[in-house]
Amino acid sequence: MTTATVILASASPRRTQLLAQLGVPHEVISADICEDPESDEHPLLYTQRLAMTKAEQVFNAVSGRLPVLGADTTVTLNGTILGKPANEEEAVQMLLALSGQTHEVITSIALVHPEGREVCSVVTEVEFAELSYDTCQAYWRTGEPADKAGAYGIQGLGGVFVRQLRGSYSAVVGLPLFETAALLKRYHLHTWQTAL
Ligand SMILES: Cc1cn([C@H]2C[C@H](O)[C@@H](COP(=O)(O)OP(=O)(O)OP(=O)(O)O)O2)c(=O)[nH]c1=O
Repeated sequence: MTTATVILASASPRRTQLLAQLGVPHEVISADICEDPESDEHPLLYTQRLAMTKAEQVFNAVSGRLPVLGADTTVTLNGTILGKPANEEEAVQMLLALSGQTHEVITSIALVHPEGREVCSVVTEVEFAELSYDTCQAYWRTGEPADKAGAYGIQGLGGVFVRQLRGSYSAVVGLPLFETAALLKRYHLHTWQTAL
């Protein structure tokens, strides 16, 4: 078994899958932080603050034993933050708001390392098809939207809502592959390319 070089501060199974796709041997320890935005907080700064707070919390919990990677994904529509829906009503409202519109998905990643800390963000534009009320309600009932920012999963059934995307697909799912590999490389952490 390969020894972990980094800890992923996340409860998201998608993030661990994406990190594994980079060939990064890692441990997973989830952070438990308050995800409420501050009043008038800019969505980009909000995701950066959350990604860094998740990484810092786990880094402190393990007394700096390994570098820690944290991430946060949020959906924004005309500057409004759409987090995870609390219930059916909220999910349907979010999906109807996204219907026929282009929104942004922002994912920030943060690395806390004994030699420094760094955060970076990826913004992806996603254009949705028109959705009817019945479709939104039926989609909520599949169970897919509950744990996802903006009440949809592009990697699942929600993929059929996406007419166009400009940016990073992996960032929408939760961890931008290109930017994460670049960040880890800057700190000489292992990715599959290191082995070449
Ligand atoms: C828009 C979108 C979001 N999401 C997910 C990514 C994130 O897991 C989630 C946003 O919530 P986050 O708070 O970023 O992450 P999380 O709570 O799942 O995990 P943790 O905080 O422990 O790292 O929404 C998708 O899976 N597909 C999508 O298309």
